[in-house]
Amino acid sequence: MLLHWPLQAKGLSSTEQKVVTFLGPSGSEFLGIEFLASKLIRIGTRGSALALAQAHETRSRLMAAHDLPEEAFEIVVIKTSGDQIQDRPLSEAGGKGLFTKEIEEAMLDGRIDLAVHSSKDMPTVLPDGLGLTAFLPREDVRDAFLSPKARTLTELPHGAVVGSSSLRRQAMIKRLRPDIEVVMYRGNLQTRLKKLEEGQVDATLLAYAGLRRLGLEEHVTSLLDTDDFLPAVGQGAIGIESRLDDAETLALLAPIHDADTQFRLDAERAFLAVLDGSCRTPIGGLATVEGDKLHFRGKILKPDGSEVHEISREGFTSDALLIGREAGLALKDLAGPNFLAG
Ligand SMILES: NCc1[nH]cc(CCC(=O)O)c1CC(=O)O
Repeated sequence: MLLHWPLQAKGLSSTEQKVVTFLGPSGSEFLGIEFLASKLIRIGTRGSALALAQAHETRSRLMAAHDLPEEAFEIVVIKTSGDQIQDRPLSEAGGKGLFTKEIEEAMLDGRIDLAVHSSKDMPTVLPDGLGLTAFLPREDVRDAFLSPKARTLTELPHGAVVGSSSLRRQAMIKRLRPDIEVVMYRGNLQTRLKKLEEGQVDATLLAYAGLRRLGLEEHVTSLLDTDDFLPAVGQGAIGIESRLDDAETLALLAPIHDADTQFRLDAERAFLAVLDGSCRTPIGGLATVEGDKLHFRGKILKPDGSEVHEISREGFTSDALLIGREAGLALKDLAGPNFLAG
């Protein structure tokens, strides 16, 4: 039985818990600890339009799952160092942790209860005491091609200029089209679309998931096939981070968690963790799930696309972490000792 918000708030302390049956996303029932929301649930997020859209989606799912009103939540916008660096690629400025550090500090200080992230931007190692404790059902993982000049990447004129600051996209573009010039391209999604419109570049590649979450899919010219364009690890998956010892928040998140997305992310992040030594290496990795089977594909490239190594592995979803890790080790072997170093 689930109580409703104003009743719950009356006379119940936030530490009171009760075992109840939750209705899962596919109609499955499972036992959990009912979240007795007598305090505000504080959701930490970055302030970009995409980050806010993801925080709002998370809040909506929590409201629906627990029959809570919007007022039960506070969205706490946190500026991260990554948001302040606009002049150079993030891989040079210090990598992925730049988008999470200040948010994680807020969580460890108890200023927020959970944080909503693009899994793609999350480091593989999180601070002690914190974890990615829930994943929303994953969006379309593909990269989108956007251009007023051509329908697809292959149809772009010789010597065209493509804007992208992602090492992976740069290398994959050069692999397919060595004649194309790839230029640095940062800023939020709206800024990038404006630069494209103004003709500063002939085309750009962006995650389809992000464009969809912002309702900007009408700008998409075509979608890239995952065979050529293996997505980044975690692309399209919203991950929720919380304190591992915060049972109340874990119970709150349980009914909005998607198990298949977790399996896929477990494999992909385990793969990345093995190869992560250098964040200067273009890496793609994608796991898919069918029933209790998981299929994983991984790829590393030289930044100029001149060399590529690929791996694929299959197994049971319950072995997701092992499959990803094993694929990473095997790919490292394939590429040889000098590949990741230089
Ligand atoms: N690196 C920025 C970033 N982080 C997550 C997304 C898109 C949303 C997602 O992959 O979940 C984007 C933009 C992009 O790559 O186009």
